[in-house]
Amino acid sequence: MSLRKHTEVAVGVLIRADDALLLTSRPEGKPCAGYWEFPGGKLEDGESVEQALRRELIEELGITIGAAEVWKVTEHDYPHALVRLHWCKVRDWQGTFDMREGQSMAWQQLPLDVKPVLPGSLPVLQWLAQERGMAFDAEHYTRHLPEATPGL
Ligand SMILES: Nc1nc2c([nH]c(=O)n2[C@H]2C[C@H](O)[C@@H](COP(=O)(O)OP(=O)(O)OP(=O)(O)O)O2)c(=O)[nH]1
Repeated sequence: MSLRKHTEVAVGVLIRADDALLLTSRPEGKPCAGYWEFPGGKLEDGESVEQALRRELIEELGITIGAAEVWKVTEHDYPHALVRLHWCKVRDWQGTFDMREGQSMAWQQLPLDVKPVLPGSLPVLQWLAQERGMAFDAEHYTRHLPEATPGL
């Protein structure tokens, strides 16, 4: 039995009217810097997933989201943390995107062009592809992974 405590993370799948998805790059100084991910971050004490996601997206992107409900929950065991990811689809937000942590952003259709993507995000890319009647090729995302990535 693993005694590691889960780190709870709220993640937003922002979906534009043309179905494009928002990906952002992980800033320098965080584990897996340079990897692409969906925006979000860790829950603080006493926060709900929706509250944490709203706070993180203001802090990181400068936007305020409307209602967000948890869509899927996944887990991933990284050397740096055992994470439980609470995934919310978000179609409604206000404000102008402002990358406040020096990250990059990219609106992407599936399959994503940006690489590498955090391995903990692959199950969600598979579900999104399924919903769109598209094949999912995990190799598309893993074959160019750096051989030794600190923190992965
Ligand atoms: N935001 C986000 N995190 C993800 C995704 N996939 C995935 O495995 N994770 C993992 C990576 C990290 O271990 C964890 C998120 O933690 P984080 O360090 O980015 O959170 P944070 O912004 O609150 O960080 P900080 O306050 O400690 O700097 O979740 C994803 O698509 N988006």
